[in-house]
Amino acid sequence: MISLPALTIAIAAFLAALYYRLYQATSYSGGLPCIGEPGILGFLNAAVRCRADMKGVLEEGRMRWGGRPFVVRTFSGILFVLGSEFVETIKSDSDKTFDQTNAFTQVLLQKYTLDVTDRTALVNVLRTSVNRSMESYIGPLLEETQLSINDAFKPKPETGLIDIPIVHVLDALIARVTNRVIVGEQLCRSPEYLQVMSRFIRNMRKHAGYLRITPPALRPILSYIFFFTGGRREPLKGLRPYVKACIEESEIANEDKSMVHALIRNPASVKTVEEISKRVLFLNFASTHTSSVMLSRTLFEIATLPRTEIDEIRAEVMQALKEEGGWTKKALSRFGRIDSALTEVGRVFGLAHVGSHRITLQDLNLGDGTCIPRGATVVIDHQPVHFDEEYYEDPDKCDLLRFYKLRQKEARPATDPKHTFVSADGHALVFGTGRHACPGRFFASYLLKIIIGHILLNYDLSYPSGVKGSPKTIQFNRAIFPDPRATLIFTKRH
Ligand code: HEM
Repeated sequence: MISLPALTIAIAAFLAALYYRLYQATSYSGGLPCIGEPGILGFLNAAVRCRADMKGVLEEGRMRWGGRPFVVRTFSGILFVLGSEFVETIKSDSDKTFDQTNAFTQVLLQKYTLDVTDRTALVNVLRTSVNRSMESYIGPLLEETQLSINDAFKPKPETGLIDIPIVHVLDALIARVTNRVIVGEQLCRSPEYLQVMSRFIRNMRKHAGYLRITPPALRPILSYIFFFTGGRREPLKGLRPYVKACIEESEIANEDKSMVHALIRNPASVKTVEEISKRVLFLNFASTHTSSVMLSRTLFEIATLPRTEIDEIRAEVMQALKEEGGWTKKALSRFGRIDSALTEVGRVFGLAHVGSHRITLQDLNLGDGTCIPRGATVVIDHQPVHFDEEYYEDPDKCDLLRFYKLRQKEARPATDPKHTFVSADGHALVFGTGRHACPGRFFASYLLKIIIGHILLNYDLSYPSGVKGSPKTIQFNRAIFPDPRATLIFTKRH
């Protein structure tokens, strides 16, 4: 039993630490304009608004200060919001002005949630071995897609319709399909493995959020609790035996049977069971939710198209498969309409209102007497870039074939990435930009084209009766995603 005086001291210490944390979070006194009133109450109000309505907060900032950088105070600290004129600075930075690695680590509080020691090695594996092995991943990805869809797309007994809340269903489906190439056939079909992994992925951001508002002195205690309650303990336990076997196998084999083998065989990798297992967790975290949000919204949007346009997408897929001898890299690179739909969904919806988190490595002089101090966290506001009237015609319209038509008009060959989903040229920021743009985007692009292509060839999509169009977007903190309760109806084609 804890005695009353000890409890009182503990509560007083917690409140004092919390007050100090809030004071730190509210104490910006630089020259840049700031959303919300000064002081702790002003901070609390602004931080609650950021959590519930980041879109509105950013709109206010843009309207009041005409695109100049401004400050927002969130529960995770102060963010300096930069407009589109800073995209080029971030894109061309060679880690001299901005630090991406630690920005990412801080957002996720990786020290407490998932302490991967050297993320650069993991990123290099994605950029090199994984991209090189893509052709050999396509068959397994397709097979797992077919099997998971057969398992997940079941008619409801009451109605006989395959009426699916796709955000949830596709989350699980993506986890299984990506794990087919991350950890192989056996584990990717293990319900226990998928369950603990999905729980970990869901919790990682949540845990990081709670930890960020917790005073640093108390974080180790909280992270210890999280470790046992939906944190990395369970998925690590499931992974260790597999990773151990792969390490032994990799000493004799000379091919990468899965991404785990690629991680082990990378010369720069630390090859301990623990470290490789943590990298697998990070891969799952980085790939699953991102891909499933993009996939759900793209299917919702495709379902709004007229029948003739959906048939044109199907015809393109069938022609590419026929002329390229089935599901190959070349065939997938000819799915121009699906690629365009994904790119447009990334532009109009995306995953977050702000992105490209960086920490400044030096004072950034803004040329008007103000400066963003060294050590500050900066983010790019996506709206002015994605809805730039000078770059995009009729930017408010979601036109799934926008990029397809642009590429046709400009006669871009299949090898030219301009206006494609994987382009991170600074006009579309869904994957970030510059040298730190998402290293898994090529994999994501093939994966999503396989799943969408397979679904379109085998199912007709429609909305439940009475539902008019694509579901509303939910925003929480900086993230955006389609309403998870929304459903689509899939009708088997014969
Ligand atoms: C459509 C799906 C995806 C989207 C929208 C997405 C988006 C992003 C973004 C915005 C970043 C941060 C870039 C920056 O700091 O500027 C990122 C980082 C990352 N992504 Fe993706 N991603 C997707 C899928 C994937 C997949 C499938 C993988 C792995 C196979 C992956 C692996 C990673 C990794 C490892 C990082 C960290 C990179 C680093 O530390 O520099 N992502 N992703």
